[in-house]
Amino acid sequence: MNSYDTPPLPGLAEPAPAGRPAPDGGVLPPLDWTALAAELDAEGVALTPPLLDADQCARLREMYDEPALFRSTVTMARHRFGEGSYRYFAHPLPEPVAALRRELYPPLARIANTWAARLGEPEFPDRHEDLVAACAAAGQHRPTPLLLRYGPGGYNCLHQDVYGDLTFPLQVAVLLDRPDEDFTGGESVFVEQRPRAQSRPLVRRPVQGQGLIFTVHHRPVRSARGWSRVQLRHGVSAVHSGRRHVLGVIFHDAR
Ligand SMILES: O=C(O)CCC(=O)C(=O)O
Ligand SMILES: [Fe+2]
Repeated sequence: MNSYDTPPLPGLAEPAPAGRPAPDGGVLPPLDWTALAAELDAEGVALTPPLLDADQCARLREMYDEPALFRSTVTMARHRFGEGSYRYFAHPLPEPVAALRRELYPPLARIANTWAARLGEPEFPDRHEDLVAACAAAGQHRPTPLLLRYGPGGYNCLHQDVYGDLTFPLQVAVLLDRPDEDFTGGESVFVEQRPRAQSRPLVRRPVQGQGLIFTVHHRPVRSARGWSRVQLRHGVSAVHSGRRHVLGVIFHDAR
């Protein structure tokens, strides 16, 4: 247990408007990781500026109907996970999915390692390819990025995306449709469970292309005796009309 603070991340200070190309040939606009880390520490959930433009969102939505891109499809009602369906991408991950996973990972690993130090947990590698290798060594070989589709009445029960022993503690969901235009309802819902306290609900309403970064399983929160683990589950409230698509970027692979 210690009292590390999240270190500032040089060169990532200025948020960019949507759609501006990344300066280094990547897909990501520069993000204010100091502010995002503070928000994640405080809430367990943080919204980024738009990561993808409308054309990129439209292209990703179309991919849902290209079965060759996916390794499996889940009809949520069959498992009582909710109402709607999702598809896990197969290797090789298409762009911009692969780039998002690769580029979002290093700054998220800085945050994850601050959390790991606070909780006395093992640290994560700096580069995503090394996390993928560690997953493979733990028997987790299958890619986890996914596309979700919900129609009217669609919803997603509260859950945690744990796919084996190796769990990277942060994930990102990118909304691909325009709320109140392409669909209504369908809010992003989170429930935080603190030790010996009643559960705290959080609701976020991203706009198209925004990334919602959130805790996969638990995060450290200060307590009287140092740091304690606070659990988070996520889900989606009912879609009332239209269709809602999301790109889910989970960084650990699955068994
Ligand atoms: O549809 C959503 O917003 C939630 C998606 C989800 O469960 C995930 O990305 O892991
Ligand atoms: Fe999920």
